[in-house]
Amino acid sequence: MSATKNIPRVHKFFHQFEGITTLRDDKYISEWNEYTDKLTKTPNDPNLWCQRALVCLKEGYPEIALIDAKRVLLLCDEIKDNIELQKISYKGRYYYAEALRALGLPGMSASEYEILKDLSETFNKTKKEKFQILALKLRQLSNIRIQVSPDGTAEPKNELLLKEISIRWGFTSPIILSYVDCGWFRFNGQYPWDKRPNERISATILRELQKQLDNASNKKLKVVLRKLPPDSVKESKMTIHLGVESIKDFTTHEIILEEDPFIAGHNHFSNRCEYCTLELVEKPGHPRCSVKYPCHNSRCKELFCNKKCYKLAMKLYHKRLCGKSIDTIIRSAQRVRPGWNHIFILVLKLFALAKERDINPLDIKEIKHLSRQHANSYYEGHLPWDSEYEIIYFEILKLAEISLYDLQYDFWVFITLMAILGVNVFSGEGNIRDTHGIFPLTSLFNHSCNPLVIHMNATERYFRKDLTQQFMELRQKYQQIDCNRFRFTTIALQNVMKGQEIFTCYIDTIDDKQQRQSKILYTYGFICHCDKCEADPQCHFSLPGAICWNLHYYTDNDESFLSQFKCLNLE
Ligand SMILES: C[S@@+](CC[C@H](N)C(=O)[O-])C[C@H]1O[C@@H](n2cnc3c(N)ncnc32)[C@H](O)[C@@H]1O
Repeated sequence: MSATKNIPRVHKFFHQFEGITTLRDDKYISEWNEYTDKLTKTPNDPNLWCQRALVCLKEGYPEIALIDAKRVLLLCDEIKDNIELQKISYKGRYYYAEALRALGLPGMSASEYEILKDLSETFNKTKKEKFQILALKLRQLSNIRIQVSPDGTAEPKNELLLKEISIRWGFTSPIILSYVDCGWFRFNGQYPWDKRPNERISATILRELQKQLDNASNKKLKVVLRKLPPDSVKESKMTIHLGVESIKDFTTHEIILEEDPFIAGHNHFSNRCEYCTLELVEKPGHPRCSVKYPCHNSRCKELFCNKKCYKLAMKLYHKRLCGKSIDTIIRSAQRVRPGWNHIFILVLKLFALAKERDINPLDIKEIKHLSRQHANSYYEGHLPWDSEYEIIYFEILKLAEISLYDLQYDFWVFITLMAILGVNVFSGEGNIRDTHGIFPLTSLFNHSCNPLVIHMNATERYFRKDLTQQFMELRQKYQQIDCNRFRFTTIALQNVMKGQEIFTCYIDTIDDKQQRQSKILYTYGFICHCDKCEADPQCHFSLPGAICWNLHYYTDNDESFLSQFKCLNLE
């Protein structure tokens, strides 16, 4: 990766808070644990949330600080005429502003600092002046901030700007800029207080998974532990992974695994079954759609394809969500990434289900083992931050009737769950963004561009011309037995020997090596070293040359950055 001499890369990654560089050296984690313990006993204490927000800022978790600070503001707002609470509330706002700044949302941060500079005695004159200067700088920065359109296509203005930056700072390969209104936060799939990633490869979980695999594969498959080459998972410490091996020989086209989705969801752009996502129509007669079966609650807008799906949804999550509108989530999700509502809909369902079971969503036994390795390698250990996350998280809690102060459903759980889903959901029927499902066992297969197996289902998503006959038979069989329409079937593409690791392909095999590797790295966070990639003389995909993380960091210590930036011809 080519970094420039002019810009020390490391400087870009760290945020300064009151002279403290947030190095993530776990110095403050014991304090975080202490406050969290106390908060389980007194969840409505704004002072404790305020202290925890500060600790998160110091340790370098602004995304967690942001929500803690928001809790402070909400709790203090309830009792307006208490001077002590007012002071805590001002501090909360300060941490909120600082968290927004660290996340790379200068405009929103400026608004908070503008409010703060006019606030009372809690802050001395020097501090208020500091707020005023900061507000001004952040506002300026927000006005000149680089933005790219949400789908990543560079507009002519951005093209020009990128060229300027490349020349000025000597970058030789492409630069990634954030989405409109997006920032960045560092995340490697695991918060330091979360010990679950170790449990997911424990003997108990493996035994449990094996039992389920025995059932779904008719004792043909075995779950195994795999050590991944460290260079294929650059930003993650989690190098021990799960995978699947054959217990016996298979012949070509043999069915080796059948699985129904644990939870599925659709984008709500068309009428689909809320449980299995099958497309719905008004009248009977359509060969592949079902007639609408409305929810029994006349105030609920959700539809199902039959009573069975309705009952299954009720049993898992629908009872809690029945009759409630998800419009706010859809609206916000559309702003984050148009067309991609499904991750949030799935998170909503998982939160509702966890609340029904009174557990942390990460402890849902069906998904507890899923991998957390995700796309962050592409962004040097960061994920894009969108301000809508805050709104969506609050709305999910509201819809699932979960208190904002209930630590089982804390914000870090939401972030972790989104990362887990990012690499573990499969598209189903319709356009690629229409329907998605979580298949806990099918998710165990690792990737190879030269796969041994392929997924088929009764829809056309995984249809391949050379497998037309198998596909038609499968569709007919599934219609006859009236099983879940999103059932996934994994079949062997060639003869497989007992003891071989079974690989599937996560992407389109017709792409060339660089396209495949870039897609894999971008979505799944690893560099593919499969036989096909290694045998191909085309070079390995290389990471983008530079990523402009939260550009405003430069202003902290580098006044010249802002002026340089301003001189760039944006018109
Ligand atoms: C759907 S999961 C597959 C099961 C996963 N190995 C586990 O431990 O649960 C996808 C994740 O597995 C890892 N993975 C799958 N195939 C891989 C490969 N060929 N090389 C490196 N990592 C791989 C990546 O971290 C990816 O994000």
